[in-house]
This record gives sequence, structure tokens and C-alpha cells, in this order.
Amino acid sequence: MAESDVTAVGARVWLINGSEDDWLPAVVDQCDGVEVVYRTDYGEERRMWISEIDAGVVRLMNDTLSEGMDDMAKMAELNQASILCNLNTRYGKNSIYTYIGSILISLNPYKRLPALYSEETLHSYTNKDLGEEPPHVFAIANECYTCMWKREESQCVLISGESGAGKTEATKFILSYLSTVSQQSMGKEETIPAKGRSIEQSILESGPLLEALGNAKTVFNNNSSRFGKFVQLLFNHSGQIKGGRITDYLLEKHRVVRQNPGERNYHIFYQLLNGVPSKDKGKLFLTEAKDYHYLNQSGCVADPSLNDEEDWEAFEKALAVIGFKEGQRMDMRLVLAGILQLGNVAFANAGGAQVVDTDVIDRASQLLGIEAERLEAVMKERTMKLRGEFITSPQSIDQVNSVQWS
Ligand SMILES: Nc1ncnc2c1ncn2[C@@H]1O[C@H](COP(=O)(O)OP(=O)(O)OP(=O)(O)O)[C@@H](O)[C@H]1O
Repeated sequence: MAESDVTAVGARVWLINGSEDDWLPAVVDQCDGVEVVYRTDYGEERRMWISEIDAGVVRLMNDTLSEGMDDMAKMAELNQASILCNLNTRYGKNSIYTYIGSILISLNPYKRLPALYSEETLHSYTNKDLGEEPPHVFAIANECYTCMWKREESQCVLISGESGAGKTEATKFILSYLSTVSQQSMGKEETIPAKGRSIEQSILESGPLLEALGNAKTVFNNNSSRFGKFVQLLFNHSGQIKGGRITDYLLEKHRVVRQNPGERNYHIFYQLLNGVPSKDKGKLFLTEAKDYHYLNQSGCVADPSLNDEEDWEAFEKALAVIGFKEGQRMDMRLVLAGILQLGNVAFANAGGAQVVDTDVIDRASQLLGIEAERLEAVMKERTMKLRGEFITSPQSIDQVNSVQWS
């Protein structure tokens, strides 16, 4: 390598800090023949005397990396620094997807990129081999779909990443791709099932449903899934989706009663309060989020990026598409409103915990369909079976609160 290559203005270089993981991608910004100014991709400026520069300090970057490679398995230099540099270069061009062989790396753009997920883009990935088109989550979905045919074996996509990385969005894109190709493979003699809803529609509608009940605003992600899920789709021999199953894991249950500062309870409670028409609020005893202990303790009841009213409509529509009747939907509203009332039951010490305001118990009992006396008793007393006999004893306020809030 000629030394002048790494001092020529505009040249892409590596500044060698130590181990390969510490290399910094940079560009030669200025050179007056004595001193060189390098500007790193991460915004830093580094100055060096030309006399100090050798291959142990600055190295010329491979041309292919300067442009950004869409498959990193083909990179000449493969280390943490070159991977991060390549992803960063591509991210700057809104190329959020990159392969390493058949593994897809997806970066969260934190902005809508409609052209990337248009119908036209989706169709450009059908019947293509992996690598034929630019890296994309649709290409992974297509690879699964075609491998299922070719190998006659079940296929699996594993999506992992930290909170807010984009797993839920990626899952939705994969489901939307598979549901589109499933509908395309529908034979002429086959029609959408009765009640005007297809399985594909039901699978897509499961998104708003699961998000309302299992997602919440956290400090990392305003729509964080607080559970893991395994989505299974079953295809027939014509390539159509014939069924699906979603198994959930490890729902963060304690969020219903307690949230960290700046976070929210599950979306559904705020959607209920904002979405139920005023005329129906009375019978559900609904007021405002700030009035409920389960919603007001974190200091956050709203987020400008979330539209609880619209999301309530999407939730109700999803329930209808999936097949819940109005009576069942009403039962859900009653249970949700009942949970909010339970959080407001307050206790005082009077020879054991006693309910301060029995109106709250009355409201909860009406909503949940449980006798008020029995509801009050299970909240403030403890019953044990001792030598075949049931013994009921009062509880202290701490004991009662630990049951109510944990
Ligand atoms: N491909 C994308 N295009 C546009 N925005 C995206 C994309 N992926 C993610 N986002 C944005 O980032 C937010 C967080 O993404 P997402 O909810 O999918 O993360 P997650 O990995 O599922 O997080 P968690 O583990 O907390 O549930 C989304 O609400 C969306 O605003």
C-alpha cells in the first residue's frame, strides 16, 4: 500500500485503534503535505502527522465496503468494525436490510418507508431465489414459502433482537407476505369462507388484538410486546393458508397492577377509556385514566404517537372479524372495566384491613358479576384449610396490598 493512498483527500480508510473491533471507518478530509485530518463515520475528527502514518495506524478501506455490501458474507474484511461500518453506510441510504448469507439483519429505520413495503415491492419478491433481489424481509418469507414446496418440510423463521429492534413489525410483514401469496394461490373453485372473512384476514387482524392486550408503552418502545409468541401457519397442498395458531409465552402480568415511571399499562385500558362512546361509559363506570390507580401511578397515561381511540376501533373490528359476538365483546369490556375498579379499592386498618369505600367494591362486583360481600371478603381476608376445617382470618393492610398490587 502506498502511503499517499491513505492521505489522498476523499480516500476511505480504517483508523487502527488496537484490535480489529476498534477500527474506525473514516475519510481523508484534508491533507497539507505535513498533517492529515481524518473524519470518522461517527462524526469525530482525528489529526495525524504524515510522518507517523504507517500500515499499523491507517489502512486503505476495501472499495466494495466503501459502497456498502448487501451480503456481508462476501466482504473481504469481516470483523465487528467492518460489519458496523457496512450497516451504517447502508442505513444512511435507507437500506435497512442486509444479508450475512441466508441470515437477514434488519435495522429499525424509525420512520415509515412506504415504498419498501408496497404491493409492487412485495410482488417483486415472489418466485425469486434468495439474493436475486436486494435484501428484504419479504425475501425471507418467500424463501420459507418456496422451501416448504421444494423440500416438503415445515419452515421456521426465528426473529430476535432487543426491545424496539423491530421484531413485531417484521412479523407483521412476513404474515402480510404469506397471506398475499396464499390468496394468489387460491383456485377459482375456492371462495372466501362464510361470514365474508378469510383465514388470511383473521391472521392479519390478530395483530391489533394481541397488541391491544399484550403491548404497552415502555421507556424503550411505545408499542413493546410484553410477551413472546410462536406463530404457526398451516398450508394445504395448493399453498393456501388453512389455519393458524398463536401461542404466547411469559406475559408480563404484573404490569396490570404496577408500571415503572414513564411507562403505561397495557394499551387496552387506555383504548377502552378513549374509545367507548360517552353514552356507554356510565354502565361501565368509566371516567378518565388519571382516576384509576392501575393507570395513574407511573405519571404517564398518553403518548403522542399512540391514538387510543383509533386503536380501540381497530380492536373492536379485529374481534368482529375473528368471530366474537357483541355479547362476548361486552363481557370483555365489563371485565376490563372491573379490573380498573379493583385497583381503586382502598383499605384502612381497623382490626385488620377494612375497605374504605364500599361503593368501589359495589361497582367492581357489578362489572365482574360477583357478589359484593364475597368480593370484599376475598380481598381482605385469608382462608386456610387446617386439619380438614376452613379457617378465615383478617389480613393486615400490607398483606392485602401485596395481593392487590403484585
Ligand atoms: N421496518 C420498520 N419500518 C418502520 N418503522 C419500524 C420498522 N420496524 C420497527 N419500526 C418502528 O419501531 C417501533 C418498535 O418496533 P417493534 O415494536 O417491532 O419492536 P420489537 O422488537 O417488537 O420490540 P419489543 O421487543 O419491545 O416488542 C415500531 O412501533 C415502529 O414505530
